[in-house]
Amino acid sequence: MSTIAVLGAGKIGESLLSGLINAGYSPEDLLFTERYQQRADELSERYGVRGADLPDAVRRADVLVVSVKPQDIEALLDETAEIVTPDKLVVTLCAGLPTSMFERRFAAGTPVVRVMPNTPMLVGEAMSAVSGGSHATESHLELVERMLGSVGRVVRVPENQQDAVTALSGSGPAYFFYLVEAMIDAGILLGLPRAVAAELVVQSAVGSAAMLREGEGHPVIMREGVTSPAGTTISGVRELEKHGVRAALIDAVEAAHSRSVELGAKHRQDPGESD
Ligand SMILES: NC(=O)C1=CN([C@@H]2O[C@H](COP(=O)(O)OP(=O)(O)OC[C@H]3O[C@@H](n4cnc5c(N)ncnc54)[C@H](O)[C@@H]3O)[C@@H](O)[C@H]2O)C=CC1
Ligand SMILES: O=C(O)[C@@H]1CCC=N1
Repeated sequence: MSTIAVLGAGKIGESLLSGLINAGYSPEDLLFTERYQQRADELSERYGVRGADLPDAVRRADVLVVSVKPQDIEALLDETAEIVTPDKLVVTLCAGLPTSMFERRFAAGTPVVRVMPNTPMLVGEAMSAVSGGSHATESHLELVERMLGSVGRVVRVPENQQDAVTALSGSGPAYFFYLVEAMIDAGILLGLPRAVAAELVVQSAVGSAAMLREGEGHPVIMREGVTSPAGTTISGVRELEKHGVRAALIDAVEAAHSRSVELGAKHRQDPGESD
């Protein structure tokens, strides 16, 4: 079993630690680094995983999972560039950042795999997409796919699709949560107690997700199944269309894509460098 170090144990780093432990990984095989001591103590207590300083984590782990904000990457690279050796596997979860940026900063030949996961990893339901950098072999990719496969589903994509993945499934849970929030508000407006409204909406979301996953049909067919002639649903659908909700969602995902591209832009050697 490889030892995995999560470098930067914030929201997604914690989701990974928690997901791996739930999937049967031993806390002994996991490490994390965290710049805030209070946060580190909290995580050690919650999961029984050891916190370490960066040099120690890099020395002890086989797999280094980089999960700091893109804005904090330079400081992390400054601290690790000299100590990461090509026998380590670097896995980056950072939105926008190309594998080429890590390859330039680490020792020649260091394998890098770029991953875009999402927070449902916390409950074993992540959607992750993986792409290998230029020194990542098939066995590196398989190792990462096994790791992420234990906390959800995994697809392999060319790296130049990662900004689109980031916009769709990386950020996607936020859009579902937003929708749920808005529907609960609608229940409140109609006079339902908050707890009842929440239960109605959340279970409807879970049930719809299960139908989408298990059903053979297209979402349009499933929506038609709810939409009776002269019934209630079509009155609601007409409002969604009037308010341009479909276009708003497309615009939202497109804006998230642009931001992912922008986050990576300054880390490309020249503006034309592709992922
Ligand atoms: N939150 C999400 O849903 C997703 C986030 N990501 C990516 O994961 C990365 C982290 O995002 P979040 O977890 O949301 O951010 P976050 O801010 O919750 O976590 C980052 C953590 O890294 C720590 N940190 C920063 N610099 C450090 C250093 N030099 N050494 C040790 N610890 C350090 C911070 O204290 C913080 O706890 C980002 O690059 C983001 O693009 C990817 C997929 C989904
Ligand atoms: O909002 C963000 O930048 C990160 C990346 C994908 C989800 N959260």
